[in-house]
Amino acid sequence: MEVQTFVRVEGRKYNISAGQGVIIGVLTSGPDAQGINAAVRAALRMGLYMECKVYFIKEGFQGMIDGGNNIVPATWASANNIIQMGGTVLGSSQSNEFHERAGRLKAVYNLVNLGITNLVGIGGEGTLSALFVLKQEWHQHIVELIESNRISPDKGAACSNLNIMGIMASIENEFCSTDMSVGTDSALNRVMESLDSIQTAAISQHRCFVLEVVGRHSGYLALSAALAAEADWLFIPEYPPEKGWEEMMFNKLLMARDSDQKMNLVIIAEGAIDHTKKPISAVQVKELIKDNVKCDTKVTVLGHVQRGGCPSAFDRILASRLGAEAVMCLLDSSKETMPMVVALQGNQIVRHSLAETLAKFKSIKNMMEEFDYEGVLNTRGLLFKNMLNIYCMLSSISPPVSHNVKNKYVFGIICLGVPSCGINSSLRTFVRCVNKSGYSVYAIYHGFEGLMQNQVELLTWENVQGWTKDGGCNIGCSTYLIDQFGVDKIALQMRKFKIAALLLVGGFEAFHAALIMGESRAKHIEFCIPICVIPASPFNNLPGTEVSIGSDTVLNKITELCDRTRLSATGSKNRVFLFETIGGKCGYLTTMSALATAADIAYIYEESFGIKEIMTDLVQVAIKVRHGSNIGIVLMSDESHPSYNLDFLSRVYSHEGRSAFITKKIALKEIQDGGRPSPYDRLLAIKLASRTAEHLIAQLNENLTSSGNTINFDTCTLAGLVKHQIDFTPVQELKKQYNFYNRNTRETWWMHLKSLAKTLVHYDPLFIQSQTASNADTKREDIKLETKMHSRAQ
Ligand SMILES: Nc1ncnc2c1ncn2[C@@H]1O[C@H](COP(=O)(O)OP(=O)(O)O)[C@@H](O)[C@H]1O
Ligand SMILES: O=P(O)(O)OC[C@H]1O[C@](O)(COP(=O)(O)O)[C@@H](O)[C@@H]1O
Repeated sequence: MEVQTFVRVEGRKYNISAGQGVIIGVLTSGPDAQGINAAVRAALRMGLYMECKVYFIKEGFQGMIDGGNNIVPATWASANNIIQMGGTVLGSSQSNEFHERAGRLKAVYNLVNLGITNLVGIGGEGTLSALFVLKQEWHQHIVELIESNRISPDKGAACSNLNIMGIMASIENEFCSTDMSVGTDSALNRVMESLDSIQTAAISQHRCFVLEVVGRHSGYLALSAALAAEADWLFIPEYPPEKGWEEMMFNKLLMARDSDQKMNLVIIAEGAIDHTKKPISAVQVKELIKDNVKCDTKVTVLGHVQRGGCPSAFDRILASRLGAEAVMCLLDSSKETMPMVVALQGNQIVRHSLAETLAKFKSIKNMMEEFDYEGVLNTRGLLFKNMLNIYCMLSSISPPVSHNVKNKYVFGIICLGVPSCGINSSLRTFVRCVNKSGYSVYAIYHGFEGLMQNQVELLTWENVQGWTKDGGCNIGCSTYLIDQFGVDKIALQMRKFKIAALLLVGGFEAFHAALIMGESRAKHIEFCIPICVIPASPFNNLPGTEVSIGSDTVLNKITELCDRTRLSATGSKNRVFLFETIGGKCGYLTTMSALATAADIAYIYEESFGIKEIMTDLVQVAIKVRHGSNIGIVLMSDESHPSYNLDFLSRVYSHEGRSAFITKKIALKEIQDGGRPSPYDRLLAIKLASRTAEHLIAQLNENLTSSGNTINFDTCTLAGLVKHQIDFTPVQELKKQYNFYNRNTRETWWMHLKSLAKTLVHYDPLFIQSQTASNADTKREDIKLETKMHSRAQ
């Protein structure tokens, strides 16, 4: 077997033995958040993989003070079966003693005794502040322990430096140094699930619901929920309503009712205040609405529901990446390294100074004290500010005054490809943003087929009310390619409807149509208009964007189904489940699912494999199952191999692995589609659509001042999330990056996560044996199995 000597994590290369002699303690503190266990698992396993010694510190800082059984060496198996669990397996506590220097001295003594000089701390602002204090005092504590003869000078010298790494976990997303904290996405999922349940009760009785969500310091959760659920009114701490807000709110709710809306929704963050800093409570808002709008009004306080349940796929992936990176950051640390935190920026994991992270948090508190709300919004960042602006604009009941469709120019929207979850959010946002600027929008129903049959209708501000939550595609989409209808005929139809700018929403078919239109401009003046693609594809197989609308929803579905399967297998012995996932020749979904579900193996087209690899994997799964994990999970993209499919894999596993496990195959296929879009997909769709509307309007206006038409290739683009921002890349440029035959991109940003997933399940049998097996007979039995299977494979 080839021995791997290095590993790459987030683009950096490390020797596997880099952790020799390094001792790490992992602790979780403060209120728990979903996803924390995935971070614990990743920190532990990456630490062990790098040959560090890892201790679990239980019950937060109190466990650190109490020592004994609260600080225990952890093995590979200590993280078995925890990735899908909410809460924290390490436990947490409120420790008043840690606020005292004497308490911290006890903690240092316990750590030094075990040689722990590296800490990964997972939690919120309190946890990170506590770690910071510990780092600052560390040297004094060591001196004091030597002077009082509690530790030897040699021990003191060996432990003279403490390295600190923080992982931000907070369901309210209270930090500004990261786009998302661990737990926020899951909490948002819980909020949306609750809203879905409330909605039926609200609609049937025409009620108003005031929903209180977590957010003492940060309104992120409330704002995201308000955008994703089309709330009528929003209260967050960072944006106190101006004087006279009560009247404005009543009017808005009444107008909504007049416009045929069946219910009202008000979302309030628990830390909401008015312009005088007086708290605004959910009950107070309810009473005001009941008395003035005269409708049946109910309050729902979600409370701990938001902290509960299984972590979303997003949180598991984020936490796994952060946990692994935290360990690598510790390995990169020296005496001079300042305490750090790992954070998410766009799709990248970055390292920030802990001191700056805490300083930013405090500066927001100070600005709030001083009524400097502009400063607060600026510090929260562009992402937050943009979301707030979009919410304010989209939530108007009727179009702002500028919309009276005086402008003769009409925008067209067409949806192509499979109906990805989140498309309707993008349509609603686009229609309203374009309407606001005085232009009209035509919906072209059912793709080019609909265009050919004149299925074209105006979509208005009012038409698209309530669309954000809808799955599927409300204007219908089609997988027919543009050239199946004849480009000339499509051009004629575009002329007929006087389309002045075109939005294409969808996957490969949308990208392909934009390319053909762009390339046919010399022949057809109808295509010499601003054209833009919004990527919507569960496969996430388009170039020019790191994520597409729809993939998060499917990822959550796959993750949930794998969780259920794991649960169903707990009562039975030794089962291996083979799942077929969608994705074609793009392995994004399978790779991300593998990381989120801790799958043992994931087969994707981009990583070629044959019978030899299948057999090696099978043996490793068998050994793992035998060593007590009881269950194996194997994922396979539906087009991962030209000849081998799920049936073939299942037959091989059933026969060759029959003495070790029972094989079950599950083709997820259509089960992965449908349903309501996840909050992540809704928000991504809203952000992409609002920027695309701005972009197309600007391009249209630029062209109006010159010739009226455009042949500039910069006006035929794809809107993509790239690194930290939305970029518009000409489709002609993206052509080079795309493999049209396979319908996948030549370069993938996510491929390194395949190795991370593999490292964290680590199927090197000898390594797992040394970490888990206590029974020599079992070892011999497994090795026999391995030899037998290898000889069969040859
Ligand atoms: N300034 C501080 N100094 C020392 N310990 C602290 C400090 N702030 C918080 N802690 C410790 O961190 C723990 C977690 O903090 P807490 O505020 O409850 O949660 P979170 O980490 O989510 O903000 C506290 O119970 C306490 O033990
Ligand atoms: O009752 P608990 O679990 O301590 O949680 C309540 C507190 O935690 C918070 O929700 C913050 O949680 P996070 O640190 O996870 O963001 C506050 O808004 C709230 O007051």
